[in-house]
Amino acid sequence: MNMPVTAQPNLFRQTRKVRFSHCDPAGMVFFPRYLVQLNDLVEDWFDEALGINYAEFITTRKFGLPTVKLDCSFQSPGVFGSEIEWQLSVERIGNSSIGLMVRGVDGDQLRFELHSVLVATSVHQGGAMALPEDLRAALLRFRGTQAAE
Ligand SMILES: CC(C)(COP(=O)(O)OP(=O)(O)OC[C@H]1O[C@@H](n2cnc3c(N)ncnc32)[C@H](O)[C@@H]1OP(=O)(O)O)[C@@H](O)C(=O)NCCC(=O)NCCSC(=O)c1cc(O)c2ccccc2c1O
Repeated sequence: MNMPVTAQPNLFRQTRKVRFSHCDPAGMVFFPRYLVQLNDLVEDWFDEALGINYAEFITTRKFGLPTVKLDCSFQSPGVFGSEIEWQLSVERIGNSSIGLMVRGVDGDQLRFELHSVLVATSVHQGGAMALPEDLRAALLRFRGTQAAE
């Protein structure tokens, strides 16, 4: 049975206004602006929900977190002045990779659904690194499936 999105504890949510600077001349979100915001969302999720300072993770602990896969579907246009709730959950936790699903919802309308895979890497050596234990434990709280449409 699908749980309503509002009842799901394993979602990180953030509501963001669609700004003029996000839009094309028709007043609709230009899709690369969603991708920049996706990265911002991941940073905020680390800081605010996972309890891991993202900047320290990169600069002090020397992990990289590049995206190796990104699959995007855009169901309806994001409109200048509207608000979109970003809902993030973890689809898969690998040895070094993290599979994410992110939905953008405006009221009862789905704007987009993104699936991405991030890989923990060593900034020094460049290759994949096992996810550190504190990150792995924190990720477990967000693992789960979101309600299917
Ligand atoms: C990231 C790589 C160095 C990994 O290559 P490597 O050979 O070391 O590792 P594996 O191939 O074994 O993969 C490890 C792990 O990931 C899974 N995986 C790899 N590729 C895919 C894929 N395409 N789809 C799905 N899954 C994939 C694989 O199955 C393994 O899974 P586990 O279950 O074992 O965990 C190398 O792939 C690479 O360098 N890729 C290029 C990355 C890139 O240039 N991306 C473009 C954008 S860069 C970016 O987004 C970025 C964002 C940040 O926020 C950063 C922050 C800090 C530093 C850098 C950042 C950054 O570059």
